[in-house]
Amino acid sequence: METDTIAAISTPVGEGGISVIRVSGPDAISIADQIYQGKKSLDKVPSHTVHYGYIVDPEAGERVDEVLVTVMRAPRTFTREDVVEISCHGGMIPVQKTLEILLDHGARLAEPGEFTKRAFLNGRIDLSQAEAVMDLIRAKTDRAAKVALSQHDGKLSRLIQRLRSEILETLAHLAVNVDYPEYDAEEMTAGFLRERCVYISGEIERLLQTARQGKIYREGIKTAIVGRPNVGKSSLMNALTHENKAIVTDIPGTTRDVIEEFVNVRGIPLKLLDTAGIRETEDVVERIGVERSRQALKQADLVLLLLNYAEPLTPLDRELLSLIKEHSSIIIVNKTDLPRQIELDEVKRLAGDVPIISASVKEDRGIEDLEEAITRLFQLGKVELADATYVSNSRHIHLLRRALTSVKDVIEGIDSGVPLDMVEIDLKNAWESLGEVIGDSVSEDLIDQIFSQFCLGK
Ligand SMILES: Nc1nc2c(c(=O)[nH]1)N(C=O)[C@@H](CNc1ccc(C(=O)N[C@@H](CCC(=O)O)C(=O)O)cc1)CN2
Ligand SMILES: Nc1nc2c(ncn2[C@@H]2O[C@H](COP(=O)(O)OP(=O)(O)OP(=O)(O)O)[C@@H](O)[C@H]2O)c(=O)[nH]1
Ligand SMILES: [K+]
Repeated sequence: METDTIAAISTPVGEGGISVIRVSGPDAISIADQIYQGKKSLDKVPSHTVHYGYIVDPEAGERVDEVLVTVMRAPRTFTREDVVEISCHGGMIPVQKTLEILLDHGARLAEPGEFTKRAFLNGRIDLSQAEAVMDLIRAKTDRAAKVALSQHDGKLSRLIQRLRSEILETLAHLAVNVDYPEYDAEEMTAGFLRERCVYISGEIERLLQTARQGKIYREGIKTAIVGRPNVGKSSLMNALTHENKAIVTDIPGTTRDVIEEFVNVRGIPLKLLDTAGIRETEDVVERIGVERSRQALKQADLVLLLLNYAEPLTPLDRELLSLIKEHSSIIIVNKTDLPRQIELDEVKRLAGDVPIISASVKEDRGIEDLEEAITRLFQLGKVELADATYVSNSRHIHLLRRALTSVKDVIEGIDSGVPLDMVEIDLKNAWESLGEVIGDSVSEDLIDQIFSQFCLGK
């Protein structure tokens, strides 16, 4: 248990309806009580009750704000420590002042994510559940939020725990037989062990199959819109944006400083990559356009290539057509409201298997087809979220792959006649890798690194 009492503003900073300051730790209630003026002393009130009163600066002897104070006693709280929440009037000065007074009276400013970190360290939630809190905050679509909430509810944790206890039982069974080796027992054990490992690897594989979709929901599809100048890239972006009430966000209070733009296409978040470089004057683009596109394409999960129906193909068009083949791509032949100049047969030939959509962004035609093509390309919307446990976090995916490799090593070992006490180590490794997903046996550095990505006050 921590001995520090921490405090932070838990609502966004700025003008608003109300702002909440959260205080957690052994002295939360006594510190709050020193600066609170109301009918009762906070020391005396029952847990989980709300009290009206004033925050006063005891030294200056003046009132700072009119507030509601919530008192929650350990262990039935978010952090499992004593928690006090002070709801101030929204606005900078009273809130900042209240926080300052708390800090003057023995609280310490919380680090980013420290409340959630305490919930984890005090065993209320495991690491994957804590990570889901952040995913929930950052979710860009309904589905992303559902995936995060289900992980937060412990769906993934329970599955991991079940697999770990399967492994542990198997290891126990193995230990008994390895310690008392008799010829028959060894044979039986190998058969049993192989069967268990086949089952466990199947379960891990099933989970990993959801990774591609899970990652898409969590992180978005990194999308590059490419094409030569004036072909309609900005117009297409706007069309996708408006039709789908795009959420254009920056993510404040996080370690990232780039502003990311998301478009919500039928519940799938497209994360638009900045292709500013391809939006330059015609002759510059002919020189550097291909190189810039190459850079954008390198990071992209999805490439939308725009061609102009009303003009013949240019060398840049042909170059881009050949580049996009290595990616998940869609070709959009735009400006079909104008007379045709483009060589459609050549486009089809160069496109190969890449789907081609004809569109007039100006007249709002082809957008639906494009959305359809995107969902088809990523095979999304097929699995019902309700029955699937999704794995969406790169850290979890990496650990599951590692566990899978270890379990497969056991199976291969058995098949090539390796003694059982030698394959045992691989099975232990699998158990440990799975444990790291839920935060069992992870290093302090990793824990710090994960929680430092949270917002202040979370
Ligand atoms: N005002 C406020 N709103 C909030 C939070 C908060 O801390 N304060 N939360 C924080 O991010 C989220 C809610 N999460 C919470 C999760 C657990 C507990 C809690 O007290 N759990 C206890 C008791 C549960 C019970 O009484 O059944 C426990 O699990 O032991 C509180 C909030 C979102 N809204
Ligand atoms: N006729 C017609 N005009 C279009 C269509 N789509 C876009 N335009 C027009 O084409 C021009 C260029 O569109 P933008 O969306 O700015 O093209 P862009 O590719 O982003 O251009 P750059 O930023 O210069 O690379 C604008 O005048 C649009 O109104 C279309 O489907 N039909
Ligand atoms: K008091």
